[in-house]
Amino acid sequence: MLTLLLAGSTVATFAGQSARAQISPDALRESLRVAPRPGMMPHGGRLFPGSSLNGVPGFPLPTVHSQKAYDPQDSFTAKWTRADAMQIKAHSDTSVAAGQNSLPQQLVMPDVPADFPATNPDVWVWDTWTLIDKKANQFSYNGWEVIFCLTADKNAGYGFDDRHTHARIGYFYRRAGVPASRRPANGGWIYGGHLIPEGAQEQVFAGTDYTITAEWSGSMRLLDPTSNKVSLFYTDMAFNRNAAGQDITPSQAVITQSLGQIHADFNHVWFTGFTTHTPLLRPDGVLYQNGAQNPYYNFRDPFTFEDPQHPGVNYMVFEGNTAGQRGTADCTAEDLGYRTNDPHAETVQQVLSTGAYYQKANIGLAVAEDSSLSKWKFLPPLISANCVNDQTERPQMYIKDGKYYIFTISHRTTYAAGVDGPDGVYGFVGNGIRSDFQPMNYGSGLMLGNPTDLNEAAGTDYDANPNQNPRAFQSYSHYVMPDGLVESFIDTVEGRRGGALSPTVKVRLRGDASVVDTRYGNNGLGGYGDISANRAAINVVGFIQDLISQKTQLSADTNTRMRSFLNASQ
Ligand SMILES: OC[C@H]1O[C@@](CO)(OC[C@@]2(O[C@H]3O[C@H](CO)[C@@H](O)[C@H](O)[C@H]3O)O[C@H](CO)[C@@H](O)[C@@H]2O)[C@@H](O)[C@@H]1O
Repeated sequence: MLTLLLAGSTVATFAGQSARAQISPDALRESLRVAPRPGMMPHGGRLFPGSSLNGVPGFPLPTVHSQKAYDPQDSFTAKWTRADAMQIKAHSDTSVAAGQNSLPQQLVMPDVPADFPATNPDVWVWDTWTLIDKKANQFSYNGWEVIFCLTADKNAGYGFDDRHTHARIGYFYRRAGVPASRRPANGGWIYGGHLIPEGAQEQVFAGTDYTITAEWSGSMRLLDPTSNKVSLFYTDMAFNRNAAGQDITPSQAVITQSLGQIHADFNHVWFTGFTTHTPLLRPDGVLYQNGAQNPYYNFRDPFTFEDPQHPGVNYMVFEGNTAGQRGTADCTAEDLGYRTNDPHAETVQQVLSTGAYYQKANIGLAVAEDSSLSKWKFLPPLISANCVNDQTERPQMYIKDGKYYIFTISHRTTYAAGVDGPDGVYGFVGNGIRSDFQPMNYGSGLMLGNPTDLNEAAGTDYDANPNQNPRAFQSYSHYVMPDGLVESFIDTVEGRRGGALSPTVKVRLRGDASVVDTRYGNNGLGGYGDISANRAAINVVGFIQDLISQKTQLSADTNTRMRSFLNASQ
């Protein structure tokens, strides 16, 4: 019975993956064609439009990035330049009415309905990640899909905008192998509660003056698919506030590891461990800006992976800022990225005069110095965005068809003066972990953005007004999963606050270009929080141990037989 049940769940999960129909190249091409909308720019209807770097009248032409690979230990840092980022606006549609989306339609997150369901009535949900292995395969465990989300308890009185200082990592689970059409509208995720025992995370700040702590984003690694050992990498945050509610010291951000075990029986999933928290990395002020240099520094969101070319060597990407004192006006011609004699090029002096040097995001890299992933060494950043954007958040390394993609999320509000782009996920492609990464789609970097009006006259902000642009902030924190599926959370739709999982969408990737697949789901929108595993971890011994430990509806006889099976298998 047990064997049958386990085998059944395995088959169901794998059958789900292999059931994809074979599709002819012509049909595939047709399925990727995006219907042009009225007012769409000249490239409308083209497949994968971004591969060519054609200039647009009135805009600069960015320098092509070679995608050349370097040793991960090398000091080369690729640049997301101003000329690159300007291609978002260059390729936007100037003919649309004020407040309407002007982004290339192939790169726009489809409209999220305003009557979206809550993921859970008791908690706000935002940044979400999955149970992955060293190759970012996404695992179910003993027949259950599991996700990890930043959550804030509504019942404690926290509003959605209070979430950051009260963030706790929560987990949700649901049975694997059920098609989205047979799940409840909200994805059917069952809330399991907080992952980290009360107070355990605070040990990282023991002996300091910090009074408010929070758990920010990270990733969860299944250390061995045949066991139940998992490693959480996350950001330990600590804040202090004065009586007026303002931060009085720079926040502390520590990239931290905590080990635990996943458990599952017939009825539910639960975790043990996460009692010991090992600080791994604090920004050094040499490669990565720290709080002494900038009270508004960004340092967080670890994601680990193994080097496919050197099995056993593990890296971590994370969000950082270029080291140095805040306000140092030192962006260079390379940061701007213009070609010689481009009539639309800005001079370094012009850019510095706008204050754009306050925005200096980077995507950091560290290498593990031990096999238990508990010691890490900083390496130079993989990509910098000096004078372009201040935040490149939740970076992930995504390896497909021999190409190395870095995906990262960013806000419209964190762009530097003179450059603009939507809230969404940005992509960069190279030929190795460290490369001269080429920003995707027209060289701009944008992969999937909320519908946004980039044609606003100075001093006008249609996107801030939900009556004018109801979806400019509909979704955020996009995370790219196997097969190009993308999950995110709902922020605000038609003025309604979200705090819930967005509908899953799908992007097709080809080289340095991508398109939203409008044939996926309903006009491009899949199920809310449809975050499915593409691999199954079956741990028979752990399953029996968990059944016994939970004394789950087993007769004394079955219990005895399972114990003898367990003894025999050890
Ligand atoms: O909750 C912290 C984690 O969330 C991340 C990614 O979603 O950081 C998001 C960030 O932005 C949010 O807050 C901004 C201010 O409240 C708001 O303008 C924006 O719309 C929100 O998405 O949260 C921090 C703290 O406020 C801000 O610096 C980020 O941009 C992730 O990086 C964190 O781990």
